[in-house]
Amino acid sequence: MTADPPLVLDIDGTLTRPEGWGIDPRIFDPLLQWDAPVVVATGKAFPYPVALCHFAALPELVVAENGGVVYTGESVHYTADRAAAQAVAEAYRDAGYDLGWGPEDTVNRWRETEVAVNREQPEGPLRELAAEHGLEVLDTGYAYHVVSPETSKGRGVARLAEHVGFGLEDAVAVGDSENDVSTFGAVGRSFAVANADDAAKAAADEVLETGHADGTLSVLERIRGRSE
Ligand SMILES: O=C(O)COP(=O)(O)O
Ligand SMILES: [Mg+2]
Repeated sequence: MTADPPLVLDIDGTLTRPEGWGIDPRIFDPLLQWDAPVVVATGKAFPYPVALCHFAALPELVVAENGGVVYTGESVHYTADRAAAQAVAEAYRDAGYDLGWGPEDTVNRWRETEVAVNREQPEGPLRELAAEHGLEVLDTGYAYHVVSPETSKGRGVARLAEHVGFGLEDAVAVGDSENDVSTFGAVGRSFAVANADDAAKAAADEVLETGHADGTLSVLERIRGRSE
């Protein structure tokens, strides 16, 4: 008899349909039945993973905004402050660029600790301005994120594990991009889906043959506890 290990899952590129968009509905039942903590660790703004957990009927164990926000289901912990990233966004706009999400910008509207920029916008000036403000740019393949170098998903996952009381060395992570590298370094066993970027593939213990939710589902099947 083996127990299910704690899971740490990225969202975009990892829980998405093989076509690359939308959450793959096949992931909901295995996660609901998972008999160990399931942490959602994402670059998305805080409300998005909370909503995902809510509608998937999972406990809200969330690392949001690339580690800037950690939510245990009871208390919220911030490890970064949006002001510095906001100053970069303003300087970027003053230089004639745009964050690229339209006037209501629901991508950043509820984001509390960093700023995300549409990948169709120029990257070079964003990186220069971020560096001038002591910040970094993470390219997730879905957005450029202006983040504090002190903050990472991996540190957020470690903080959450301490609160919840599971061992990081027992945890298994799946991810697809450079914002998952720190998670891969924090947990006992890590998998990059086939669509992962080079940084994630290099950091993972194993690169999967299948991509997106197909890859993640193959991991769940392999690592889930067995009663026999
Ligand atoms: O918000 C993004 O750019 C990517 O989100 P993810 O970390 O869940 O893949
Ligand atoms: Mg991702």
